Amino acid sequence: LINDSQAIQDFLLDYNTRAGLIAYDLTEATWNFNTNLTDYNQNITLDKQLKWDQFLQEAASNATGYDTSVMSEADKRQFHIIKDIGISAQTNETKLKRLNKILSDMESIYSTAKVCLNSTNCVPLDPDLTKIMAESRDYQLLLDVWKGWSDASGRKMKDLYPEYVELSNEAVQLLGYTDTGAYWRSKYETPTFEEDVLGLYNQLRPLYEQLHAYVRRKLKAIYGSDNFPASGHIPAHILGNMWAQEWDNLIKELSPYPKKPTFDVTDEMIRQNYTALKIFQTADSFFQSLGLIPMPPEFWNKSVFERPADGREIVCHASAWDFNNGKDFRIKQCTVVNSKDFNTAHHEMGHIEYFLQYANQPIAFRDGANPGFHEAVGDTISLSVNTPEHMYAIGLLKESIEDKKSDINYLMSMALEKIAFLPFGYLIDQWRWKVFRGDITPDKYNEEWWNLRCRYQGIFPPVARSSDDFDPGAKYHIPANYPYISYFVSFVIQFQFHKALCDEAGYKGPLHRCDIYNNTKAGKKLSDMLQLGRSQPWPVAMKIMTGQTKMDAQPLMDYFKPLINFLKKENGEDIGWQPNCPSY
Ligand SMILES: C[C@H](NC(=O)O)C(=O)O
Ligand SMILES: [Zn+2]
Repeated sequence: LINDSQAIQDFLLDYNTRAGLIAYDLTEATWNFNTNLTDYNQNITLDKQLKWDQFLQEAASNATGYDTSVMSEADKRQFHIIKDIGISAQTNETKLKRLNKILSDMESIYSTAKVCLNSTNCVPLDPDLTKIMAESRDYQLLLDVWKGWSDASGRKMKDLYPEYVELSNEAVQLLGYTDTGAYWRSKYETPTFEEDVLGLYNQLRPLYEQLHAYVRRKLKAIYGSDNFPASGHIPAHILGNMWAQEWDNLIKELSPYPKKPTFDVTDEMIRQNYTALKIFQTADSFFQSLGLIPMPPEFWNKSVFERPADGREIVCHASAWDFNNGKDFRIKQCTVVNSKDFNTAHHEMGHIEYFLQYANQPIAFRDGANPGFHEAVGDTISLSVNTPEHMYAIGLLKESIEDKKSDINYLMSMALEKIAFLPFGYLIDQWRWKVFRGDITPDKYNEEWWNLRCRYQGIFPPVARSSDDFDPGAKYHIPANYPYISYFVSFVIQFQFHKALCDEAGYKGPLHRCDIYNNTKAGKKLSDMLQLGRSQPWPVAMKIMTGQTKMDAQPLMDYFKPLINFLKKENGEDIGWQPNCPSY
């Protein structure tokens, strides 16, 4: 084994130089494909992907020739990450190419899927179906769109998924992982990770049960109780969202005090002629007010902020891109001018800020402290941005909160996004981890998906599902192969981060009204953590932010306490649902 320290540094320098160049090539090609889904661009991307995989294989195998016992902790960590190459480990080129092709095809199927509303009008998810699901209150139209979307997306990739699972497991097993789920969970470097997230879910479940009970009662009044089974489940397609994952589009019907403001700024944004660009400029000015790094010129010149009008097919699901050259960072978002996309812009910009802050780290460390951290940055900022105080400060609200009822309305609008999401954020990877482990076989994919959705979310499919359906494929992150537990982790830790930054800013009031705008002291605490990237185990980053090392649901529960007290009074005993799906 090579133990000469100069040789070790030479290896790392060579790796970082070559990895940067090859990763840039792949990212550029992938960007071109994602913003123009042609076969030509797919082929170029798959070629570059193979080159990147082969570079990783070569580097990983060379790295095994070095003696880590003589290295610093940091170099030891770099070598570990350089060897931990996931599905790129598949040395059988035919299998590796097939795996990459399946992944590319599944994401393309999802991103180009359309639903025909009539014989001549077939429309995509973004913006058309999303808008119908958010705004229509027509039970049957919602049902047609909901079923149509699953038929157009999930069904079309049903047979690809089992093949992907098999090839992905085989690849990571070459690294010693039992299955793909084990590889994904290893990013948290926490042996008790599954128990930890289950513990957080159980702690937060009572809050969700209260919100579910209140929303169910309100929706029964709107749609009639005939559509609500005795089991207590809510039909999956009437929550204002294609996946029933966030319910804030129902705020007008669900606001506890309808005579008081709901704090939804969409109408005002439209009245003020907000554009997609202005949304991102507004977000950038908040980040800069904290003393964080401004979005660089390439960001403004090369990002895609709206769906292109030239009819080309693109991947509309919003994403943030690091081109691995320390200079080029972009967002791709099919922005619509509304409060939802205003928040998404902050979410994606949070990823870009993290990229900027750790740009000087070696490539192996240019990642979140754990995947949940990367998802939490932008959302933490949004907890300040969404406050009535802040919306008033930037002229999107004519008045801030002046009484308890308005305060409850605001908490409800936040709960419909943040509490509603928790069981969804938790269950997606419960399903996938079981699939990867072989506990859910392809013939049971859809049935087990709905068993989890019924059990955890308390919703059910409004039309009987058949074994030809593949409803998991109707949710972006499944065909796009993005782990999802990172969002559940993010929805918990973003309240820890928010509390830590508000404490740092010397804020003394209720957590849900804290706005750290212009507070560079809070900004410094955040950037101190972001600069670490993945150079240290995430509890170190957590300690820098919050003073302690654990994920903790208490700040989230404290934030929503006034609302939960209100809901307990409102709901009384009318709460809960049967764990199993209702029968038709
Ligand atoms: C919560 C998650 N956010 C994201 O993809 O950026 C989603 O939209 O499902
Ligand atoms: Zn994200």
